[in-house]
Amino acid sequence: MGGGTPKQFRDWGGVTLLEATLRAFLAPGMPDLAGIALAVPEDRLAEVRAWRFPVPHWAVAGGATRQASVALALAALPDVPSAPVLIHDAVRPFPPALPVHGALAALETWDGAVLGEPSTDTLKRVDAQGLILGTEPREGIFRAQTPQVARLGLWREAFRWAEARGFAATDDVSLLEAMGLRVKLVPSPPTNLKLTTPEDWDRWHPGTTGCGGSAHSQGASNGNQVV
Ligand SMILES: C[C@](O)(CO)[C@H](O)COP(=O)(O)O
Repeated sequence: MGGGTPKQFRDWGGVTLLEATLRAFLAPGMPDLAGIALAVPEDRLAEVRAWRFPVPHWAVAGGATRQASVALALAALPDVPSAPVLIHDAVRPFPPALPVHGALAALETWDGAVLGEPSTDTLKRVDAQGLILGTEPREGIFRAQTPQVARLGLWREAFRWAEARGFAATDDVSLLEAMGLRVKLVPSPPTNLKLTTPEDWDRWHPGTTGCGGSAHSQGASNGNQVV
């Protein structure tokens, strides 16, 4: 997104994007949250701690990586090992209610769950020069989204497990997968997008006429992480 204010602290319809994402999780139809832990840049801690939500929130300074930030946020939560915890990207402001409920329900059967959208593109594997090495079958291929869900005790064990082995991943359920646990993929719409580039921002900002407004008003949700 270039320099300047980190994107999760830029204006998103009158509040920061991070607050907008949190409000989307607190909207009617979403699961009841008991509390929220936020990993944010250290110089934003005071501001974030002053925010008011209908549920308690705890803000911690993030770490050097996504994985370190999530581990720090998990450590800030009250110690209830059986509590389901949703780990979410601050820059996915359109979390879809039904898949989120589905992911929580999946914990009755599986160790973890993750929202994801089926890949509709043909997938090419390339070498360092960009030359195609092969075409991957797209059947059964999903693009992982957030939230990613497991019980607090298991999340903490997985992050300790990964740290002890130097195992690094780009999402959270990868840790559960690496431990040999069973993670359910819950289909989710592409509107649960991650605002990554300036083009994403321009297209989906609430002030934008067109598709952006539509996904926003349907309530359909990095830098920092929310758990
Ligand atoms: C967790 C995630 O959103 C799944 O697609 C993604 O891996 C986050 O990547 P980022 O580089 O931390 O934004």
